[in-house]
Amino acid sequence: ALGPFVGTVAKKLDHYSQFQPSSLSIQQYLDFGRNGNAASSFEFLRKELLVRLANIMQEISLLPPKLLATPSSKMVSGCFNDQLQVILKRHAHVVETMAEGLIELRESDGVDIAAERGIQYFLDRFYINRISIRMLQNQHLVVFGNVLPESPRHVGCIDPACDVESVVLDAFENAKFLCDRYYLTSPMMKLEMHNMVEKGSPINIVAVPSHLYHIMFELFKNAMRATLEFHGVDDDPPDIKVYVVKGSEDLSIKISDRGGGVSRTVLERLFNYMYSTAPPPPRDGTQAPLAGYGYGLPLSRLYARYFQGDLFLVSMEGYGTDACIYMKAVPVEASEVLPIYSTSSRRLLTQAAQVADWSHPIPGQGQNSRDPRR
Ligand SMILES: O=S(=O)(c1ccc(O)cc1O)N1Cc2ccccc2C1
Repeated sequence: ALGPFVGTVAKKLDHYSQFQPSSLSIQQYLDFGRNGNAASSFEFLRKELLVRLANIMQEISLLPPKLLATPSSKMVSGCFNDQLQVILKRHAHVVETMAEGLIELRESDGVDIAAERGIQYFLDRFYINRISIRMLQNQHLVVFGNVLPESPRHVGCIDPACDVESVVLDAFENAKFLCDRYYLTSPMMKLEMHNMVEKGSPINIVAVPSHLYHIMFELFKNAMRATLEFHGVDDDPPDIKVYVVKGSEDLSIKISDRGGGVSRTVLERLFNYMYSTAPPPPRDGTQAPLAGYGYGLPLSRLYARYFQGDLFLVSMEGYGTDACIYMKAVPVEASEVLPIYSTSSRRLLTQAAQVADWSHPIPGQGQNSRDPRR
């Protein structure tokens, strides 16, 4: 009975994966949210969601067979296959399910370097694709559905005048709450705001506050934990210094801690899904509250990259770490960065282990780096 059904899904997959995803700028989301209508939104969504899903689904089948064989990732691709049109609501736990898949794979028979690079390349694309699909879905539901926006000023989940300082303060206060509860103390924040475009005015940008909050909350948790574990909780811990600068093109935020830092080889692992996938700590309130699946940094970097921003860590082992976030200050330049299924992504995923092109791999550059841009 499933035969013809699976056949039609496979045909749908091939059909929709031939279209390139359409990248929208945050300005376009804003304009459409203000002047668009539900019918045209639905028309766009109905096709675009399928195009974005089909593009990444084609890549799932190219993953190392060992990963596809794990029960968890079969479930992910399984629920993709059976109901393309309605699976979105069921995907709330796909991050955790993929993490379980990686743990099963690592515990089963480990992964060779080529497979690990392929998985890194794929998961960055898989998760940014997921961020983009949930963005489309949320915009439609908040603007045209009955999901309430954060404030009357918001257009969907976008704040046309996002006050960066208030998001930074919110994230700091919430990270401080967790830190105080666990370490009974927390470092202070020294915050400097530099608006180099509208001198002396508050720093506002068109942004998705929940994305910026997610990033800042993660970085503050890391900085607080590093500071207290390096300096101990007895004497006064050094401040965490935060700089927010609005330039003509970039909105930059730097979080500087004196948490002892890490070496370049350790730093590279912080963004690696294979290394950083830790089994979820038992939520019994005993473990450090600042730990999660370990996906905080890779996912935070994807939220920064989603609208053409980025996230870098610069660490000085023995002293501390600077976390730098860049976002587009001009909304028409903040276009979605979307994975495109193509011969090059197919080649990058299925390519065998590369012949060495350096005598010693350079940490952080990734020998024969899968993504030429990184
Ligand atoms: O690697 S880090 O330098 C580090 C990484 C990211 C970041 O945002 C801030 C940081 O400081 N750092 C994280 C961490 C956690 C527990 C104990 C010691 C450390 C050191």
